[in-house]
Parts: sequence; structure tokens; C-alpha cells
Amino acid sequence: MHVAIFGTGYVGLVSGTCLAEVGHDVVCVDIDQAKIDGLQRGVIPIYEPGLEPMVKANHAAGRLKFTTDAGAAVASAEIVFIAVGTPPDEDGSADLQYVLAVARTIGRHLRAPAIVVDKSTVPVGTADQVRATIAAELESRGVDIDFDVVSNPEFLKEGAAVEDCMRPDRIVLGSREPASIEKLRRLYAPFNRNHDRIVAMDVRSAELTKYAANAMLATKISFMNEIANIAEKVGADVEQVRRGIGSDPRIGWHFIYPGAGYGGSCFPKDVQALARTAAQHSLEPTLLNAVEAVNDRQKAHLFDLFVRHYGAAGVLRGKTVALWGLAFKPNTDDMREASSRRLLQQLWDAGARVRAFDPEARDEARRIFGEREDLVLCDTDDEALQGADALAVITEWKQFRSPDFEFLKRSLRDAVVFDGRNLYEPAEIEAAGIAYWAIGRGRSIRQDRA
Ligand SMILES: NC(=O)c1ccc[n+]([C@@H]2O[C@H](COP(=O)([O-])OP(=O)(O)OC[C@H]3O[C@@H](n4cnc5c(N)ncnc54)[C@H](O)[C@@H]3O)[C@@H](O)[C@H]2O)c1
Ligand SMILES: O=c1ccn([C@@H]2O[C@H](COP(=O)(O)OP(=O)(O)O[C@H]3O[C@H](CO)[C@@H](O)[C@H](O)[C@H]3O)[C@@H](O)[C@H]2O)c(=O)[nH]1
Repeated sequence: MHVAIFGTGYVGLVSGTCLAEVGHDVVCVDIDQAKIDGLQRGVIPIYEPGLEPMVKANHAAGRLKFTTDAGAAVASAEIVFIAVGTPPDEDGSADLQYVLAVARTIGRHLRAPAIVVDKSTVPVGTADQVRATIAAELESRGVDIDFDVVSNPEFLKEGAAVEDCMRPDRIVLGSREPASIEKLRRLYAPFNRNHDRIVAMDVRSAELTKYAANAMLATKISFMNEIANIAEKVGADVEQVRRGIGSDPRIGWHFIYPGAGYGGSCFPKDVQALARTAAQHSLEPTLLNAVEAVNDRQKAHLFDLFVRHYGAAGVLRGKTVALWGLAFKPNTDDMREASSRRLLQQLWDAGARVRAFDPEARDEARRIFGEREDLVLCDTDDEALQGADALAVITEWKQFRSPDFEFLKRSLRDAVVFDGRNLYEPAEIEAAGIAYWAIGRGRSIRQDRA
């Protein structure tokens, strides 16, 4: 099928590449000329495992094209995806300016009947706005062309985006037109072979499903972080509690890892936007507000452990902290809303210097922070330890999981590790003579018990 995708970010580029991979003819459209020029030369703007070779192979095969020519892309497509950003507005609601700009562009260039598919995360009612915007453009052109707007929210995770796209656990389609659902069923057939993953519903329910999924996952994380903080106070180990509850299939093992808070481009903004939707309908979003407040506090928790270890924030003045991890999660270079950013700011405010290492996010960190005296971006995890007093771990990259504790002890002047992702066994790391502070375990629980 002939497909156009507006927005060549995490969602648009990955979805477009996966659709081309299974044989569709895909044109990716973006307004960012530099990004499109780069893609045409084989420069992939984001890090996603498995993406680069797939983009190059499909581009070379002629199934995947990149353009800024929106008109030509719309004119030749039977299915047009909207996959542009929906960042938070000042009041937390989703900013729809990019989505509606694409809708206007589609209305201006549509030549033949098509299905417009919204993949961006958008508040309930957006499909109606997109439909009205396209209809107004068609009317002003004096033409009558049949089109439908379908909601098809995306559930891929960064760091596993290609895998999630190729093997989705569900494909949600919201439309009132059975013919549109049927056409998209055929588009997605290669991803839907072994059992039916299509969940068809009305448009508004599909739009809300996306927010419900993210808000549920964020709630699980904030819940566990609250339990971790209680564990600290009562002298329990949250990791043992996690194993104790995850074995109940009604609770499950996923998304119950306590840590330094959730980040990324989705959970923070989507929880806020859903709360905003509730408020706009005179509902008090009590739970959603609490999820956000717990997360905000949790992002500052690792620094609280620094203060407890050193006795006062002022003691950090002149100290050098090695930081392992900058990205908001492993296997990505994305630092949007990353917990590392809060910790960095707190350490800098306290007068500490940071030597940071992240396997993929170094360039992104340089773009965000520029050159500064109190930040050294290192090439390896060992290099970050050179001359450091303490180590903080904030992203659970696999390579941080089994360090040589004897080497850590020799490298760190104050022999102390602050672990924002609970990667180590307290007994094992402490046996090497290292003071170990983690979330809801390690020194933090024993100190509170004492
Ligand atoms: N990142 C994720 O993991 C993820 C997962 C599921 C859903 N989503 C949702 O998908 C949407 C896109 O997210 P993303 O992370 O891919 O965004 P992104 O910021 O990585 O990319 C958006 C792209 O859209 C382009 N763009 C803006 N206006 C345009 C226009 N008028 N025409 C063509 N291109 C235009 C931008 O230049 C940019 O390249 C958001 O609503 C997000 O909430 C994101
Ligand atoms: O048990 C857990 C699981 C995750 N996290 C944190 O939660 C954040 C988000 O992680 P994850 O959900 O894996 O990454 P995203 O790429 O943001 O993906 C989420 O947001 C996307 C955008 O909407 C959705 O498509 C995905 O389904 C949804 O998982 C990260 O900071 C993680 O460190 C925890 O703290 N504890």
C-alpha cells in the first residue's frame, strides 16, 4: 500500500521503516530539512537498536523515501499517518499545533479518497478536530473528497521501538467506518499473523486508551516508589517486597521497579495531559496528581541520600561525582525529562563537579548543557571514575550491572555508591568496603531503622 507518514521522530521513523520492511511503499515527511537531508544520506537522527540497518536497506530498496514535499506525499498516499509531537502546553494540556498543521496540509493537498490515521498521542476529541480541519480546507478548495480519520495510538517503547513495532502486543484502531478498519487490518496484516492483535473500537475510546495505558504504568511506578520510601522508614527492603508482590499474577512483574523516578517524552506529559482533560470536565484528578507529585519528589530522592551520607549539602562543595547514565532509560540517547537532569542540577547547585558517562547520550548531553566547567563527558565508565569521590548510577544500562567492586573501592576517594536503580546486592558491595545507598534498601533502610 502507499503510505505517507508526517513526523520523522521516534514514532514516525520507526513505524515508517517497519511498514516498509514488510513491503509497503512509504514516504516519511518532515519539516526539518536537515533531518530529511541526513536521512537521505543514511544519517539516522536517533539511536534505536536495529533501526539503522533497516532504514538503510529499505531506503536502498526504494520502499522508504524521505521528503519535505508534503504535497507530493499526500497526493500519492492512500493512507496518511500523523506522527508529529504533542508536547505539553503551559498548563499541561497537549499542544495540538503540530497535529492541526498537518491536518491543514492534508486538506490542502488531498487529491483522492484516503484514510488519515492519527498515531500521535492526542486528547479525546482530537480526531474530530482533525476531521473538521481537513474538511474546511477541502471546502475552501471547493472540492469534495472522501476521507476518514482513524485513531491508532502507538505503544512502542524507546530502546525497544523496532521490536515493539514488528511484534506489537495490540493494535488499537478507533473508527466508525468498518471499511477503514478493514483497510488498516490489511495494512497491519504482516504484524498480525499468529493471533489477532487488532482491537477495534470507537474513536474516542481509542484516544483515551493511550492515556489510560501510560497513566496506569506511571501509577505502578509511583506506587512502588512510595512503597520504597515507606520501606526506608520501617527498615524493610523494597527489592524483597517487589519479589513478594510481583509473583501475584494480578500484580505482575512489569513496571514495579522502584528508582529515581520515571522520565522520557511520554509518561510525564501524558499523565499531566490526562489530568488536564479531567479538570476540564470538572473532575478532580486526585490519583493522577498524586502519581505526578510522587514522581517529582522521587527525582530528588537520590540527592537526599547524598545529603544523608555527607551530613549536609554543603559538604558536596568541591567534591567530584562520577555519574553512570544520562539517558532517561537504557538503549536510547533520549534525555527528555531524564532523572539525570534533576540530579545534575542538584549536584551543581551544591558546588559539586560531575564526570558523566552514558553509552549513547553523550552528544545529547553536550547539546543540552554545552561546555561547562563542572561537567566532564567521559568516553568510558572507568574514565568517569578517575579522580571521583563518589559514584551515582541513574540509568540501568547492562554494562553497569556487574562492576568490579574492589576496583570501585580503590577508585572512589569516599568509597560510596548512590544507586538510583537498585542494581547491586547491598551485602556484596558493602563487603568490598563501599558505603551503598539505594532506593528503599541498603544503607538508607538501616539508617532509618537505627
Ligand atoms: N517517543 C515515543 O516513545 C512515543 C511512543 C508512543 C507515542 N508517542 C507519541 O507520538 C508522537 C510523536 O512522538 P515522537 O517522540 O516521535 O516525536 P519527535 O519529537 O521525536 O518527532 C516529531 C517530528 O515531527 C516533525 N514535525 C513537526 N511538525 C511537522 C509537520 N507539520 N510536518 C511534518 N513533520 C513535522 C518534527 O520535525 C519531528 O521530527 C507524540 O504525540 C508522542 O506522544 C511517542
Ligand atoms: O518499573 C519501572 C519501569 C520503568 N521505569 C521508568 O519509566 C520511564 C519510562 O520507561 P518506559 O515505559 O520503558 O519508556 P518509554 O519509551 O517512555 O515508553 C512509555 O511511553 C511510550 C510513549 O507513550 C509508550 O508508547 C510506551 O508503551 C510506554 O512504556 C523510564 O524513565 C524508566 O526508567 C521505572 O522507573 N520503573
